[in-house]
Amino acid sequence: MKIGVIGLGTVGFGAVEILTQQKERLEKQIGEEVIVKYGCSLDEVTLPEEIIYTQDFHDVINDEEIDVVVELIGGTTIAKTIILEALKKGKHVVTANKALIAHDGQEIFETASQHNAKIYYEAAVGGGIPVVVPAKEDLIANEIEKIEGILNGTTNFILTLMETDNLDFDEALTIADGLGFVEADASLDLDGIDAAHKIQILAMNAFEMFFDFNKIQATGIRNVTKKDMDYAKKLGYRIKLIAQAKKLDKGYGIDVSPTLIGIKDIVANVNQAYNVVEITCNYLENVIFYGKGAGRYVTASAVVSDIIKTHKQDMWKHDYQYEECIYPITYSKYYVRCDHPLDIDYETYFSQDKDHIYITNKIELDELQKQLQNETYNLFKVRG
Ligand SMILES: NC(=O)C1=CN([C@@H]2O[C@H](COP(=O)(O)OP(=O)(O)OC[C@H]3O[C@@H](n4cnc5c(N)ncnc54)[C@H](OP(=O)(O)O)[C@@H]3O)[C@@H](O)[C@H]2O)C=CC1
Ligand SMILES: N[C@@H](CC=O)C(=O)O
Repeated sequence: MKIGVIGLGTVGFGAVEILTQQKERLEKQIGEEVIVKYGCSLDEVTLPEEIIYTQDFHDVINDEEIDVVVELIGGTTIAKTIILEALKKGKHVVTANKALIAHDGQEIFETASQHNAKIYYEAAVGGGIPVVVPAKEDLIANEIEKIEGILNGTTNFILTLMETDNLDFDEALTIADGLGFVEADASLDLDGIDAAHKIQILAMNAFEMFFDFNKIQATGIRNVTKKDMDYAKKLGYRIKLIAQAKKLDKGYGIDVSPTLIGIKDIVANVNQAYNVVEITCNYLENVIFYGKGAGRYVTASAVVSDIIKTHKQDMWKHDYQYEECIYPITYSKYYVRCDHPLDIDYETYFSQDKDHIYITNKIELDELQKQLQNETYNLFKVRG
């Protein structure tokens, strides 16, 4: 497999790194070499020496050896040209470009099918969380009734920081930007447009329909103030930017808007740049997908999986090697209940009645047991 990566920013560079780091394992999976032949961006980037750097995407799409073009520049203009030209040459395409799929998906899928090429875009929704393929394929036995969730990491990150760290909107936005979440045009995030792109893509696959993106109403978070958050909290709610799509008696409801969610609801507790997608369907009822929705390796992980999928549709094989070395996982935090105070490294401690209760810092079990050797105690592992 020979790959050309066009766009070497946050996601593109991450994809090249993962392809380099995981080369051997990926090659074993598909039974052929995985070669990144080109990296393309406007400003020169230092790449492993075997990768050809170019500023001209034509070098990539005109090279007959290239069979997978990875578009990671974003936007709906040059990216569209690259994708359509690559597909017309019969090359498979992988992209994370939700704006383009939401606006021009239909034309792109038709072009792919006319030229017998594949187009994958799992990274376009939910960063690294597998959700597009599950909505399209894994739930195929079901009729999907509703999709609801937090689909924009930047705004969720901002809302979280405003609430928990008492930061104002601009301070939180600056931090998110530094972490590589924010779109080149930040208004896509802040005004709910990015979340609308993503819910449109999910709705398309879940309901097996194309939807005109321009008909989707999106309201962002610019009007959400700290005061609103505090009032919502007093009432037992948290404010989240919610994207939803559901079947109506006639047609479909699809929109994005800031929404109060009961504090005990799972969705209300999805914070930072995490995303969550809740799908309601007739047989499985409710299923929730949760994970990091933005960032370099998070997103590049889905891109690389898609690249491999272009060459390996059927992964359902079990040609594994036998591994004899299996160990218990003993480096952990531990809960310790004891009948008097201990001299151990702990994270949390309280005493009640005659019990002394500790949550230790991470430690090897045998080391902790040594420290407890003269004690009567009860001990459990603590996740985290
Ligand atoms: N960042 C994230 O967390 C996520 C991003 N995405 C999507 O992934 C895509 C890429 O995003 P991201 O990596 O953040 O974007 P960046 O802005 O970080 O990177 C864009 C890259 O494209 C290059 N580029 C721009 N124009 C051209 C051109 N004409 N020819 C060649 N290269 C060009 C830029 O080069 P130069 O820097 O030299 O100008 C840069 O390397 C977008 O569609 C985005 O929506 C999806 C999910 C998450
Ligand atoms: N800007 C987007 C990046 C991922 O899609 C976000 O914040 O979710």
